[in-house]
Amino acid sequence: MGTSDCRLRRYRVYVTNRMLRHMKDYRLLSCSSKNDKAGVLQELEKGVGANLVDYDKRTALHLASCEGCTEVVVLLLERGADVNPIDRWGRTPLSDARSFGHEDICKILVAQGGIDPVGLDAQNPCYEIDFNEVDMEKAILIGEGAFGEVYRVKWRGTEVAAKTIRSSIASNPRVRSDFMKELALWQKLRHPNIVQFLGVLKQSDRLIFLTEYLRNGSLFDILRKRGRLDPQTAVAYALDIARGMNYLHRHKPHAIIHRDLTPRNVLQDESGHFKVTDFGLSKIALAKDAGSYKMTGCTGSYRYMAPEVYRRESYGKSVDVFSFAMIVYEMFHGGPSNRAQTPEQVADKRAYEDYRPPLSSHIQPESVRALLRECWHKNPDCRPTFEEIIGQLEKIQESMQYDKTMRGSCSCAIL
Ligand SMILES: Nc1ncnc2c1ncn2[C@@H]1O[C@H](COP(=O)(O)OP(=O)(O)OP(=O)(O)O)[C@@H](O)[C@H]1O
Repeated sequence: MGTSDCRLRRYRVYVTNRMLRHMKDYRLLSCSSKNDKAGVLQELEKGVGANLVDYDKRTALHLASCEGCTEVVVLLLERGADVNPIDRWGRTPLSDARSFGHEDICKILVAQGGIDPVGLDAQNPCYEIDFNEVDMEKAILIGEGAFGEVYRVKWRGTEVAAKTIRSSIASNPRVRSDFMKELALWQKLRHPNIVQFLGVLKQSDRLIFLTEYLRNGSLFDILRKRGRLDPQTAVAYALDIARGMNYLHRHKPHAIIHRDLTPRNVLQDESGHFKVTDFGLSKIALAKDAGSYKMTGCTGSYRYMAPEVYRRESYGKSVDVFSFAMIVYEMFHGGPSNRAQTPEQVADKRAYEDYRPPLSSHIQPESVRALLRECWHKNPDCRPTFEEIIGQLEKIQESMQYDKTMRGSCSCAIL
């Protein structure tokens, strides 16, 4: 049997096992979202826990609150459902009930102590910029991503980036509201290695937001033009990215997970420093099954996707560390490994065969190789934090500078 047959078989066994394990449990979740009170009762009587979660950490109470199933909400609460479970996006059932305007359910949840951490953010609306202050007529197209086109425009005499969101995405009220919440969070962030959010254009029929404009473009463009970087440059760039990511991961009260860290989402300013952009937005691409999300993956982010994300398992901050390792690898190598394979094939091999790029002689010094092995470790708990990565990169940078100085002084002595 060929490798791909083996992989397919292993994947099917994995999916079947997973389905068998969860089939009975999923009935509770699906009945809750369909207002099937009798079905929910049956499942609870069979012993399925009221606080069961799916892979997005969504409970039956989340789904019932989202879909306006008041009777099911009451039943679940009576049967011991936690009123404030937090899903993968930091949302509680009250967040969902509010988003969909189910007032009666909001009252029930609040009376039971329900809180809405996302709603608190939403009370801080995005800074709005008057549409007339931006000359969209003279906008210059600079790129296109999964969400829409990006233009260079002038706002109050300054060049900025205007990111437009496709109407197919922005016209969905839930997606639009989620987008606004992500942007409201983004506008509070300030760090030298994070792209600065400026505001949302008001009086526009489209959803457009402005960020600072980074003249040198993305790391993707830079690697395409320059190929492999010299080790000192690669380490300096890696430090910029790690510092931006550490800031996001250490955000309070909840860490911000990027989920789509790729060379396209790392931009360089005129002074040569890198800034991370588009954090958190990847989750907003709606999956077919309403109410849940999927990673975008469509513009090549599969190449940077951590195995646990590809396998649709629950995941945490360390998925960004995995993506970071792939980016660092590309800086030393001059681009992605396995170019002959599609990004999805690469992600599949990594997820099911534990395949990693070969550490060629270009990747020097040895401490960089060691760091890469740690960062793309198959066990997410064994990957270092960005704080630790920064410490290691600073040491590598120091030793590189020391070696350079020593080489310089040696040649002086010879002369
Ligand atoms: N603030 C910015 N300054 C300068 N160029 C930018 C800026 N934001 C985006 N770009 C350019 O526009 C391109 C498209 O950006 P966008 O963020 O929409 O998509 P992407 O990151 O390439 O892909 P995806 O949406 O799948 O993550 C980028 O690759 C980059 O070249």
